[in-house]
Amino acid sequence: MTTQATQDPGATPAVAVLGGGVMGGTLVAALRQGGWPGDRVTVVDQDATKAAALADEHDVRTATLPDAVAAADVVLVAVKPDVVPAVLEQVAPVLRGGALVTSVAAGVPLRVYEDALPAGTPVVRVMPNTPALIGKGASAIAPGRAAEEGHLVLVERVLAATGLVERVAEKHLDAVTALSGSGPAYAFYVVDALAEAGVLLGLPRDLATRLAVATVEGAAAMVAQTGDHPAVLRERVSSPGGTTVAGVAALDAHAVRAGLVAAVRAAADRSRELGAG
Ligand SMILES: NC(=O)C1=CN([C@@H]2O[C@H](COP(=O)(O)OP(=O)(O)OC[C@H]3O[C@@H](n4cnc5c(N)ncnc54)[C@H](OP(=O)(O)O)[C@@H]3O)[C@@H](O)[C@H]2O)C=CC1
Ligand SMILES: O=C(O)[C@@H]1CCC=N1
Repeated sequence: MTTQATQDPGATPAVAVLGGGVMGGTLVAALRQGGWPGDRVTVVDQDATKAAALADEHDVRTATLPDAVAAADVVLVAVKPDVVPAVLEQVAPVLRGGALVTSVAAGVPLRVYEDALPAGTPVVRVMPNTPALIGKGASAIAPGRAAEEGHLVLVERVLAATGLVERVAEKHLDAVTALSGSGPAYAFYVVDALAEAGVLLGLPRDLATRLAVATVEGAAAMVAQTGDHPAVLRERVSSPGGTTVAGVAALDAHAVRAGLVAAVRAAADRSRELGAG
């Protein structure tokens, strides 16, 4: 770990990650996994010990927020949504001309950044998810008014090791947040419930967990690889009068589909609330 941010216009863009929590740490790890040089990544957290631990773990730099931002070509905001305005107040006076500002904060609209930062600052919102840590993430990115093709390409480069990256219009980001941003939690919930059901029926827990994980992983991969509609693939599992239709009927009786739709709608509503401040 080194403790100073530097500026070198000819090198890989310098990235300052503001917030060394779950998502900031995930993105630092992904940058390094993607081959981003450690001396071109600086992590900042209000808890200097946390930032130093992250810097040690990933062999990146740490610095104060003003020093990190002043040296950055890309500022990546990874603090909680309610902290964003205070962080932007600190960023605005020291931001380099032409630097790109990106943020993973749920809900906070582009206009909040554009109003707080110098006129013409390119801003790109990013909604990643935690499987980015293992290169299996799903992210969507949405450009602000001053963000051009080159800025989106740069964000895609930053996210290169995280997995799928989709470009969307900002109006879709609340839905994206609710579906893929929060989505790993729903998937973990399903895997946990399936494994627990196996244990209820007498399977050893480690076996039940392995079977649940492989089943969910295999089913998702099958949708991706075949391109078939999930309902068609579900029909193929369902022999007439067999076990699967009995299981799916129980899911319907417990309104599981409606529950998942309600979960995504509730998360999107919450994303909009976070954006409203
Ligand atoms: N977790 C996830 O799956 C996802 C999160 N996001 C978004 O990522 C953002 C961060 O979430 P997450 O990583 O989960 O949250 P965390 O609380 O884990 O991380 C936020 C970090 O920022 C630190 N922090 C707070 N204020 C400042 C400041 N002024 N300067 C520097 N650092 C500061 C916090 O310190 P302290 O703990 O002391 O407050 C904490 O370490 C949120 O906006 C969220 O919407 C987006 C997609 C997925
Ligand atoms: O729960 C949250 O608010 C964040 C945003 C998406 C995933 N985690």
